[in-house]
Amino acid sequence: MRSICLILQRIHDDGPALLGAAGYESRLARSLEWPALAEDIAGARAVLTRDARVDAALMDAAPGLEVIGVHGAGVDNVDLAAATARGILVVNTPGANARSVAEHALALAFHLAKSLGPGDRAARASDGAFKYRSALTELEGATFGVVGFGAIGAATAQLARALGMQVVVWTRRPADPAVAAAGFTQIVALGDLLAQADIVSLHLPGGAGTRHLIGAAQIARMKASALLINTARGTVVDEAALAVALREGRISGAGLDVFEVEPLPPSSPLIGLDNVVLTPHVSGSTQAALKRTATALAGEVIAALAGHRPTHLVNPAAWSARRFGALCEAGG
Ligand SMILES: NC(=O)c1ccc[n+]([C@@H]2O[C@H](COP(=O)([O-])OP(=O)(O)OC[C@H]3O[C@@H](n4cnc5c(N)ncnc54)[C@H](O)[C@@H]3O)[C@@H](O)[C@H]2O)c1
Ligand SMILES: O=C(O)[C@H](O)COP(=O)(O)O
Repeated sequence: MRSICLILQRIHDDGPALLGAAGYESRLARSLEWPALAEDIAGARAVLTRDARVDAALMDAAPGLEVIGVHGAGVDNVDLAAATARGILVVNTPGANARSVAEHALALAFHLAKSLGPGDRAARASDGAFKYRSALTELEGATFGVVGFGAIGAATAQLARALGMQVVVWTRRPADPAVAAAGFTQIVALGDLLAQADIVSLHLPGGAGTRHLIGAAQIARMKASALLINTARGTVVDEAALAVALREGRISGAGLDVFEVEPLPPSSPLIGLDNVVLTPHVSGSTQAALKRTATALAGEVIAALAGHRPTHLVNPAAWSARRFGALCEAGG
């Protein structure tokens, strides 16, 4: 009988095709609700997820689970401590969607700078007066602040530089050699970057370490004309504080692909604001990125199931525990 890889949320067909070619049977979960999910996962050796949560209860419903594969970069939807305690490997696909997310961050900035939403509505409404009451923004020469300089921060910084913007970067590591090697200016204090930038673009993981890194006090440092772009994780921004700042015109606009609760609840104050542009966590969902991410993920899962150390192992302690356990068993 072939080993089962349970795919919680649909990925590009090339991923399951690779798993099949390697001798694994991939199945799409019928539902993310119990008890159907518990039944589907019961015999799985691998589970592949996008943003669906993989917690201890789900792991315990799959006694033969060896690997959790996360489609994408962020792994904040997986209980890493529970996986490690159970010797379950967690793998992801850093970089596979970086270019697409970087393009999306710029697209959100362009949308706001060029008033594409209001302009589109004005054109459809035959509103000829729109052009006389609107002033759009040219981006050349603007200061573009990049917060976090991993794969996506770096890709976004490069695109902004190519557009003629002055790029400044903040990372948690002072004098980050990666920033200097790429020829960007690093700002040591986050507050100083927020005060200087015309556009602030966030590229950090979610989780406790970055929760509400951008709150009311940080937003207060930003220029009244500034734009905030978040394609990272909703939890990085205090969304309630952001909504107040946008409503009161303390900053000019926000472009958001991610939210504290997803999908964005209909009660969110962001929905009623016209100085925001919202997309439903799709910045990594270009055809090219979906194909790269799915094939990269399948490769990681295949390596893990074959007993090889995956390239992008998120919890090395689980690998050590498995190896150590195997050696102990072999040694009697
Ligand atoms: N909207 C989307 O569809 C989408 C797609 C891809 C990634 N993302 C999000 O973007 C994040 C960044 O992706 P990436 O590919 O650039 O990841 P990455 O790992 O290459 O870069 C993350 C950067 O954040 C820094 N960092 C980590 N923890 C930090 C902390 N506590 N404080 C300050 N800096 C910290 C790291 O040093 C690194 O430079 C992902 O973790 C994910 O949450 C969202
Ligand atoms: O962290 C990531 O890479 C993104 O959140 C990926 O999301 P997706 O798998 O739904 O494209």
